[in-house]
Amino acid sequence: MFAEVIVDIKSSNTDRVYTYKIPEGMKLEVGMRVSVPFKNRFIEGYVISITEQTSYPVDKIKDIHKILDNYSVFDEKMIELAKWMKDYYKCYFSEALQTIMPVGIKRGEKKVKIVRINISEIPDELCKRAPKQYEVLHYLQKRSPIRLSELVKILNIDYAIIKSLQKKGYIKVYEEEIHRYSVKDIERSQPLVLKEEQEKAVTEVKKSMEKDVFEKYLLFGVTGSGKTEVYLQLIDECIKSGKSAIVLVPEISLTPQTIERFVSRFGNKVAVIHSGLSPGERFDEWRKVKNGVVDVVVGVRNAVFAPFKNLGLIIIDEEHETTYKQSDMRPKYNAKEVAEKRCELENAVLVMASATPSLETYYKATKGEYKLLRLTKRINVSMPHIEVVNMSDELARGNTSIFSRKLFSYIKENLQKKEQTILFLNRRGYSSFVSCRDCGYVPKCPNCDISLTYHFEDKRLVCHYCGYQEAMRDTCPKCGSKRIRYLGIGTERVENDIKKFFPKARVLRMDVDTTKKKGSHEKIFYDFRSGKADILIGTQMISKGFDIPNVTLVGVILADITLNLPDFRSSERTFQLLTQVAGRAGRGEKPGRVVIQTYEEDHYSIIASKYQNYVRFYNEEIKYREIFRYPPFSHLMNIVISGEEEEEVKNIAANVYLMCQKIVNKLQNKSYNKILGPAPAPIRKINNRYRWQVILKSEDRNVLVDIAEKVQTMKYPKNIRISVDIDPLNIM
Ligand SMILES: Nc1ncnc2c1ncn2[C@@H]1O[C@H](COP(=O)(O)OP(=O)(O)OP(=O)(O)O)[C@@H](O)[C@H]1O
Ligand SMILES: [Zn+2]
Ligand SMILES: [Zn+2]
Repeated sequence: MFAEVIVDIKSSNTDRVYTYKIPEGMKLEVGMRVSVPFKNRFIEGYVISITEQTSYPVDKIKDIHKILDNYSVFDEKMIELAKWMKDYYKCYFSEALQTIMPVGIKRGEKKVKIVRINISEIPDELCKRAPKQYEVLHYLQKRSPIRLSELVKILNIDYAIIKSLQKKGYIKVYEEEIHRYSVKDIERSQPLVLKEEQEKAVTEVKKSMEKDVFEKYLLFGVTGSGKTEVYLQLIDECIKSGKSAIVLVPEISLTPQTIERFVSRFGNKVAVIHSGLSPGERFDEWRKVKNGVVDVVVGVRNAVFAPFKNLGLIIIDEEHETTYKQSDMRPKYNAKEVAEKRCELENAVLVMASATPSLETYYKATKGEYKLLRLTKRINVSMPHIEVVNMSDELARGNTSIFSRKLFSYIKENLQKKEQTILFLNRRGYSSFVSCRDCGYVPKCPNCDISLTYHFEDKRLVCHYCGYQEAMRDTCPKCGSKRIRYLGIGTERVENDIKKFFPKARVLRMDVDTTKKKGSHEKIFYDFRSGKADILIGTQMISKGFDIPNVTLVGVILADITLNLPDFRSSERTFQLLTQVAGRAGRGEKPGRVVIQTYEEDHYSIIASKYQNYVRFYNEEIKYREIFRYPPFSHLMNIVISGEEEEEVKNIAANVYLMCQKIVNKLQNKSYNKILGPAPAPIRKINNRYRWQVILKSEDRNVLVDIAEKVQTMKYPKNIRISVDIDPLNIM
């Protein structure tokens, strides 16, 4: 018997199937991790099939060295999925398999020592004779069982003390396989009686699940329309029919509140995968799925690979979110596409959901590729009332503050009424940059081509790309002037001004700077929900998953920040963000108000947000996409060439460009193809590396895949890095 093995070496010449002999008696299965001999050493490999025959000369074939785990990591469908990823994203087979595999698998199963008290009363004489032992037992009376390591640490004791207590039979020490992460006991919730539109959606998807066929849905439901309850009831149906379900959510909406909603319905049948888990913890969750301990996984991007044997349903919440794409690492996969492929392989049902679907998804729904399900109404409450304020008018009337008169008076009213307010601004720090009033000098990051952001609290200038910091100076380093100007605003500035105008208001801020510590995100959320603050200021972290009834006012300090990014999706992003943020207002009995401040009140993104009208936005935006042939009317590919010498980077970018052109010119089919560049990337330098890019647009994705393959197998000087992203969501 022979095994076909993919080896763990990342290069294009080893990216193929190797054949090994299975030694007599070895119980090898497809999908196992193995160690194999490879050029004088042993390396890791993955068995993708087992055959009886081979065309290789048998005497030249080496034996599998050993099996690494006592189970198979990939089933055949997962191997199939990896094959698809390798071809679709142009990565190595081993990279695709390793993406599917849980990080942490290499550590193996984790067993810990547990200590349990074995007597009901502590012998009196122990107190005098062995006070340390007494202390341990005394502690165990309150807390037993406990991990040995924890006990030793808390009481600062020697292991010998445990040994002697164990010998006397006062305690028991045993090994236990632990699941490092466990969901707390949360009160169980019952299914709600569905509203008409919810009922319709559930019934329809249920029908597909019963038929065991691959089907795709777009659940297009306004904010607060009860999408989550639809998910819960679909999952329930799925479990009842003996199958399992995956729910993907973006990291920022994986809030305690969201987790609570799933756990309260399905109890310990749920595993949660968030990015804060350690590799070991991730592996634990993976094993729970593998061993059939849970039926539901709620998690971020890579939860799409949860190894259920009988998958019935994948739900993708907030499907428009860009975090479903892995942009920073190979393979640059999109969990939405992987989910679709996985459902196809498993005959499962895919439900993508959003209040603001991505243009691509909605376009597919209009073409019938996804079945459209709609939730048009909020549950029991009405949509918030939205007003747009033009900040140029405010300036013209002499108001130079960051708050319009309207927003200011609403904040004041809300404070009086003891109702809560959310203020949103998608930029952290105090001001986006500082400049000298006399010579115009702007401090920039020495490593990146980007101006430094001023952070008021610690009086420092910070680079938001590489983290570089320097102290803010009182004088201009170029001309010595003391007249420093603060331009552009950030969340810290908003907090500062709120405190200035409303000194009695209790304020919380939620952004990258205030949530660095583990658990701080949760704390801010709970403090705000329980009414410990009147105003919450935040970046897009607060735009999702917040369902707080007492929030009746949402203020968008400046909508233009995302609108002006050099990206063809900036209008879409702005509309999505504004709709999501506005959706946080008036979710309880009291009606909600939203004030959007902007300098561009006539922009269709802002107008559509004002009327909360997705279709209006879509109809406008899709016209631009068609005229300029952007997705969904084409596929893009971004090739970034980076290196330390800009001249060299520029030359290689030119070579890449020429090669792309050659390939396109030779094409037989007359699809639309366009090559843009070579040009410096919008962020020209990051971490001391210069970046140039070539962007391709094509109607035919296969053309891009071909080019990707050629570009990636070309030879480059040592310091040059090439990054290829097909269907990128970010081209900065
Ligand atoms: N059928 C129902 N009957 C009563 N209450 C419901 C029903 N369905 C949902 N709700 C409640 O309505 C509120 C809004 O629902 P939910 O949060 O599920 O909406 P959503 O569409 O997921 O919102 P968003 O996309 O804005 O986060 C929740 O408090 C939920 O418990
Ligand atoms: Zn100056
Ligand atoms: Zn930097």
